[in-house]
Amino acid sequence: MDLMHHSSTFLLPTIPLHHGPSLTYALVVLNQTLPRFAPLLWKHAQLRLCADGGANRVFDEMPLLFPEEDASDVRRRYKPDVIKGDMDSIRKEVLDFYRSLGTEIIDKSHDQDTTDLHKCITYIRDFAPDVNKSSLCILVAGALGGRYDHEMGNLNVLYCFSSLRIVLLSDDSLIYLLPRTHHHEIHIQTSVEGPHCGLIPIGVPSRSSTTTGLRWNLNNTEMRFGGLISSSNIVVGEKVTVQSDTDLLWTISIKKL
Ligand SMILES: Nc1ncnc2c1ncn2[C@@H]1O[C@H](COP(=O)(O)OP(=O)(O)OP(=O)(O)O)[C@@H](O)[C@H]1O
Ligand SMILES: Cc1ncc(C[n+]2csc(CCO)c2C)c(N)n1
Repeated sequence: MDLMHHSSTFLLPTIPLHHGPSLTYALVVLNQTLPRFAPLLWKHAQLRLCADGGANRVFDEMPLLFPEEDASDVRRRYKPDVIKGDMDSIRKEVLDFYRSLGTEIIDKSHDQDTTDLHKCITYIRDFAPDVNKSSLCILVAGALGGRYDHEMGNLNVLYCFSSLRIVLLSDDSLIYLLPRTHHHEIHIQTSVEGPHCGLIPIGVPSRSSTTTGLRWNLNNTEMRFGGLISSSNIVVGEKVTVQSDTDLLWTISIKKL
């Protein structure tokens, strides 16, 4: 089975060369408080989208992260490429501001069956210019915490697009899917993440999961809701390996500065 490498180098100020797969990043900003490292994610991304009310967050909160600068200068510097969603949360002044700067606005108000995040992922999948999908990584800011129905909707997007690399982020942790189709090698960026971590068999039980590099490793172990799930685990080194008969969620804490 093929090996998939993972590394949270997008949390570093500069992405080291030859350190895991070289990836092209896209960023989706959701309608929650911007993580403190939002400007870093923005810098690493080659395509930046706001999901509906996520545009209000960029407009309102990016200037707060640069208190010594003029707010309108900051807003012009952090101009999303695309705003997509059902447009029931974005304020008119924000829409008008970014439209005047040339942001592409995609109004999908007729679609009330998929979330704004889902709509944004569809855009990236279909229109990310000339990017091999296996080297594309979509970072989603503001995906965790807050309203639980939204949080579950955001996790569901990982399963809806399980062939894409998608990382859900908050200030405190990140989550991505480890597809059962691969063995996984996770390179821990110890300066910015860990040691708390989890492996969660959401969706279906796992009959057999095996890991290395954790304080409490799994050894051909069954995991299911109602039985064992691996929460409150700890990474012990710089490399974790995972193999499983089912898709698992990997989550790891993000360090405060
Ligand atoms: N509290 C939250 N927690 C987690 N994700 C959120 C939260 N609020 C919004 N999001 C994410 O941001 C996206 C855009 O948010 P927005 O508020 O514009 O959505 P919405 O469609 O108006 O939601 P709703 O009508 O259900 O309140 C959502 O699709 C969701 O992915
Ligand atoms: C069974 C079912 N449950 C909830 C919704 C509502 N819904 C889901 S996504 C979405 C768009 C949010 O921007 C809305 C309103 C639905 N359509 N079908």
